Amino acid sequence: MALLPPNHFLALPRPDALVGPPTGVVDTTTLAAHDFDVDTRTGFMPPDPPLVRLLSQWEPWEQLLDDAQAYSLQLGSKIDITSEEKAQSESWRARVRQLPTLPTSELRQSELFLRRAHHVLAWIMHFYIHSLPPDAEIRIPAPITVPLLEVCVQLQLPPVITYSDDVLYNWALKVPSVEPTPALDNLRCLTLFTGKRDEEEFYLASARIELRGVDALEIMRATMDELFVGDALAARRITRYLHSLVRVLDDLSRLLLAVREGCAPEVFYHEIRPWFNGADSGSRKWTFEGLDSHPELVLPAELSGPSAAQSSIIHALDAFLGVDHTPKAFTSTTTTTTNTNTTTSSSSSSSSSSSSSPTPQLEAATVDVIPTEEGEGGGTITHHVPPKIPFLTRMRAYMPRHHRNFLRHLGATPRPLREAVARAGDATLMDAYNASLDALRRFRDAHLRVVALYIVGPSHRAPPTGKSGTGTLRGTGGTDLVRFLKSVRDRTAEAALEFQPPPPPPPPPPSSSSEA
Ligand code: HEM
Repeated sequence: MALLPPNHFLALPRPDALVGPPTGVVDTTTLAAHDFDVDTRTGFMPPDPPLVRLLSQWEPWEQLLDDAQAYSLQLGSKIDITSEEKAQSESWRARVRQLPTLPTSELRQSELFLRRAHHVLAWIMHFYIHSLPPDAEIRIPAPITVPLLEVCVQLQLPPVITYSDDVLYNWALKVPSVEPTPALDNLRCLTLFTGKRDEEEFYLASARIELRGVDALEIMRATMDELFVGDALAARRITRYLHSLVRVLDDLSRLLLAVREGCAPEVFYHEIRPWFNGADSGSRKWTFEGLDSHPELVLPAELSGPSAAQSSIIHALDAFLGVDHTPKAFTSTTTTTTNTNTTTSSSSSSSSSSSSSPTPQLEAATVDVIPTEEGEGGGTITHHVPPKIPFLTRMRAYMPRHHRNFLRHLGATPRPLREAVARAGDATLMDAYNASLDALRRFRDAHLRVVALYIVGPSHRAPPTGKSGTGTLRGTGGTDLVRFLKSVRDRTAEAALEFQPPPPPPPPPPSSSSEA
């Protein structure tokens, strides 16, 4: 740093979040935006607790979110919903429709404002949609869609709740602390659909995994430094780091299974999970009103609900260990989206994520845009078939853009660990590498147990709805759940390397004296 000229962007102090960077200066608001916004103490979580409220000009949004929680809005699909509960949510939704469409340009002063705005608006949108009666048309009012999509353009995120909204930027400290890293038991959530501890513990299980995962990020960094050196001492150090990684990964499995202590499976399945559904999880299309007058605001091809499959730490572990999740073959399907006055189309079959897109268009999604019907009055997402992009790649479009870039950078390293281990011919190093992979496989086994407990079990016990299709259980992101999760687990195990002993030394040349 001492060698950097004083006006180099890496030498600039962190801009004041409330003032923003001066015109023409690189935005380093996120402390390390230039460095993928990955913090050495908190990893993909921000180093400071997220903003809890926007400035007064956006107070009407904050107030509506407060009220949705204070009134305990209920799922519109709740079986025993009372008429009071229906009336309560209808009057709240009427207030959403009557909101003025607030300007968003001043939110651009700060990444922190934009994040909070995405959090508040996306949360209001899910409250709005999922509190509707189950047979009502889903038309999201313009005072939500227009500012939300404007914020999405800035953040390069889709207009839906993401893992960053419900985990990364949804926490505060229970008790103030000066520790550089929040203690795992000192976290609480800012926003909840149900107000229940079960829901809070569900998000906090992921938050704790992110924080414990910081040590894994440090191991990755140190290993990559040693791969650059590449000598015998480096191999010994990497061996040691990989054994440490096993301990971190086993802690992640423990933290994952600890979700059972605070979150009851039936509560999760019936009361919490339905709030997460994206446009691709239901049979009703989502219409975004008010886009007729905003042709610049483009809807993505599909909108999946939040999932920890959007957690960058797990993607980073795969990239670091060289686990390849590209399906051996995947079928060709089509997604359809419409957007008033918009005729954009993009396609890609690449499994790697694309660069930062200036629009909220999902990266690498295959989109067929059809003209909006006359009088439709908004963009419509009618996505019911999975697009041809692998699920885990699709999930990257839902991550904060700096983290997405970090994963691309990690995946493009010129010195991949797995290849270095395969080449080294060092049995001890290979054992350590395989042990790390096995620990990641154990994490995925633990995850399968959690999914069996929280989704498969309750779905079997649930009363039939009468509208079941094939009977295939689908994930939040529309995946064929168990088959998909098992295949991801198996691909992790398949990355293991087999030690090939070096060929035996050539036999000594025959001695002439033996020829008698
Ligand atoms: C009660 C707790 C949990 C449940 C019920 C659950 C459920 C699911 C489901 C349904 C999927 C399928 C993908 C989708 O459609 O969304 C999934 C994928 C995934 N989940 Fe979870 N999850 C839980 C906790 C966690 C936690 C705490 C993490 C780690 C931060 C995590 C990480 C992942 C990952 C990385 C995937 C993608 C598949 C993989 O890479 O193995 N999950 N989860």
